[in-house]
Amino acid sequence: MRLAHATLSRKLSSSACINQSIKNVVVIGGGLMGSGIAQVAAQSGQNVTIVDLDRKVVEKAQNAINTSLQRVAKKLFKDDLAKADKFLTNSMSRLMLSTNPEEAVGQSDLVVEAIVEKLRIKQNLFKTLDTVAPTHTIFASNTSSLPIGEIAEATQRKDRFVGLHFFNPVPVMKLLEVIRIPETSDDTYNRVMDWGKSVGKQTVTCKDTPGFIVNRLLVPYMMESVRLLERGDATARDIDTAMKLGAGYPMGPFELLDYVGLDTSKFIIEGWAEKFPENPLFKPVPTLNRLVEEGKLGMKTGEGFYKYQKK
Ligand SMILES: CCCCCCC[C@H](O)CC(=O)SCCNC(=O)CCNC(=O)[C@H](O)C(C)(C)COP(=O)([O-])OP(=O)([O-])OC[C@H]1O[C@@H](n2cnc3c(N)ncnc32)[C@H](O)[C@@H]1OP(=O)([O-])[O-]
Ligand SMILES: NC(=O)c1ccc[n+]([C@@H]2O[C@H](COP(=O)([O-])OP(=O)(O)OC[C@H]3O[C@@H](n4cnc5c(N)ncnc54)[C@H](O)[C@@H]3O)[C@@H](O)[C@H]2O)c1
Repeated sequence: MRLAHATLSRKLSSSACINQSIKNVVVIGGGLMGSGIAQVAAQSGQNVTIVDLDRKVVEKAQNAINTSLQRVAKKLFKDDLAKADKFLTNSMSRLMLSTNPEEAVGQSDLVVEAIVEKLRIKQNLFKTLDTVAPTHTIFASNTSSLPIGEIAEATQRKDRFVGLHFFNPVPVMKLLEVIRIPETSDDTYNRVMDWGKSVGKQTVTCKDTPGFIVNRLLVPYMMESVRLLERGDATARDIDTAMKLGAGYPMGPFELLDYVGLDTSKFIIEGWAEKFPENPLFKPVPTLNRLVEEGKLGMKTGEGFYKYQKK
């Protein structure tokens, strides 16, 4: 166990040593993903501004980051309270909050967008930011399912545009998918690959293809699970148990849908159904639509396929 902690600690300090040109990061969207992305950048020594629509949301993100950092610190510096405290204080001191995206990007080297999964809304955001961000600033979207090329269309900087797809929970999941569009320059690509390593992630590269690598395989599996439930072939609980114990997944598909957010899941499948109506794997499922209509968005609202105790 001690060895595991020492290795993790070494990994974190060596990732912070990667020579990199990205020091000031702006994360737009302070929800599940934005707060995680901001956290890993701040704990890796970068200055981070987290932006959302109102003050309450960014403050909630700040609290979530503080709680998560305490878990990370406990793991990294198990036997050294002073070091754990220092890590927490230093990481939090690098975090700034904002509700004004145009002002926030003024000094940025990298902007990572993690707002709602809607093409028009993401395009509008980037269109505005393109006119105010410094020329050298790289733009990235954390979209789960939208084409990076279509989001980048809204800007004049397609050579400095990439997809950076993180996984939930960001502080724990080790993967970062880096998506290149044909216009992405080698310099941009190399800089974001270095940056990904600097925040402690293992990077993989993928073309701008629907769902990239992970979601192209994961989304049909999750939708098929809901269809299995809708046919009455098994309960959600039994499907989850089966996939955890029979396939070794850390969470069953319904636990994962609740964890990801049913609204985000619905946006993903709706977008693909509209774009690829002939593909039966991408057909929307009525149960998801009903739960979202009822405001049951998963863990974040206290109920989805399952009920959760409010924190
Ligand atoms: C329609 C289809 C929709 C598709 C959607 C796609 C969405 C998207 O685009 C892609 C994704 O993200 S797909 C989603 C991809 N994601 C997945 O597939 C996730 C699958 N699930 C899992 O991997 C595990 O259940 C968890 C890691 C979530 C929790 O693990 P557990 O064992 O059940 O519970 P535990 O014991 O509490 O925690 C274990 C350790 O983790 C640590 N920790 C946890 N949270 C933390 C945080 N926020 N901060 C810091 N640390 C955190 C904790 O300290 C502990 O460390 P220790 O050293 O052991 O003390
Ligand atoms: N939830 C996941 O597991 C997951 C995993 C990987 C990628 N993603 C992707 O990350 C993005 C965010 O997902 P999430 O789960 O964090 O969503 P979320 O609903 O938790 O958070 C989205 C946040 O964006 C804010 N927002 C919306 N429009 C905004 C705007 N114009 N300016 C600033 N803030 C705005 C909202 O107020 C909200 O706080 C989506 O594109 C999603 O597909 C999600």
